[in-house]
Amino acid sequence: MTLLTVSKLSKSYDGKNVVNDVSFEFQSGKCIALIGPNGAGKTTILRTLAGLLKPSAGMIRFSGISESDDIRKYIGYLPQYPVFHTWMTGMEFMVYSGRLSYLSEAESKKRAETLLEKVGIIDAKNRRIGKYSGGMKQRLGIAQAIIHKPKLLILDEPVSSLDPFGRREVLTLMKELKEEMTILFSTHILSDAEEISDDLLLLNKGEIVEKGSIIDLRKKYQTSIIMLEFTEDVEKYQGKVNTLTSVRNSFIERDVLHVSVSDFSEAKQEILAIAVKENWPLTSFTLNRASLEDMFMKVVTN
Ligand SMILES: Nc1ncnc2c1ncn2[C@@H]1O[C@H](COP(=O)(O)OP(=O)(O)OP(=O)(O)O)[C@@H](O)[C@H]1O
Repeated sequence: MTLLTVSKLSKSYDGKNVVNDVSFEFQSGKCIALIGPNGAGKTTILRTLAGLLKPSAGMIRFSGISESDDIRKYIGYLPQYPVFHTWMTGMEFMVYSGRLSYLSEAESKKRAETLLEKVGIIDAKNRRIGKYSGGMKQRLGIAQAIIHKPKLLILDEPVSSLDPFGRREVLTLMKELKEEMTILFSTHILSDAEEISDDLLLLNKGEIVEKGSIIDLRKKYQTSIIMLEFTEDVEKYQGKVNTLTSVRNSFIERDVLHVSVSDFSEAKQEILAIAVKENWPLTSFTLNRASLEDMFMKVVTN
């Protein structure tokens, strides 16, 4: 079921568009990564979805929620740089957050216990937040963002400021939470997106330049490059390779012939068969797979 539809969303600051005519939708129960380089407009989109910024143009629609309703009730949001009252304990902070979300004192305490347990910091509930590690603070931030049982959890760069240990803690928690709720998170690191999300929205300079499920995008962008080295006449063999049916195209770089193929095993058979038959002066045959990472680098360096 579609949870959120964004149509032609734009946002400008001082007349300058930083999000430009962006449209996408996503399904309930999915984990979606909004990925793009620094300054692409990720935070702006997330803050707009969270109801903290007004769009300059376009429409955001949550299924099953009337337009007059305050969408903030249905959204949990963790900003990129969360601010905590470091003198509070984790428990006090959770109860305070629950009260801000209009939960009663008793309900807030109950939810706080459950969530601190869920995010793995229940043992530190009476410790001051100032004594928490980066990973613990981020887990507390996630717990407060879901205290009111939102339909959608939005996390802005949830792991980018953490050390490797903290990153691992938070990524593991996100993997657990995605089984229970819809999560939209931003990142500029493709491997984090590939590790936990179902779908990708790739943003560059305020525009969505690619979107789809990780599985479909991997298929779409996965090509194999076979690199061939010869003792002589690389141009001559390029001409021969280009006539093979499994070969898409080829180029020569530093005397190495790079051959782009769609089906590696078919191409391997074809190339090796003709090389043996004609006794090509081949000295090396290497496979190099292009991947989502190549697609990402290509898009973001444009
Ligand atoms: N309040 C503001 N006033 C003016 N310009 C802004 C404001 N907030 C953001 N911008 C600009 O809008 C563009 C997009 O910023 P945004 O923070 O949304 O990108 P981002 O993809 O989240 O980047 P990062 O990964 O660095 O956080 C940037 O060029 C930024 O300088």
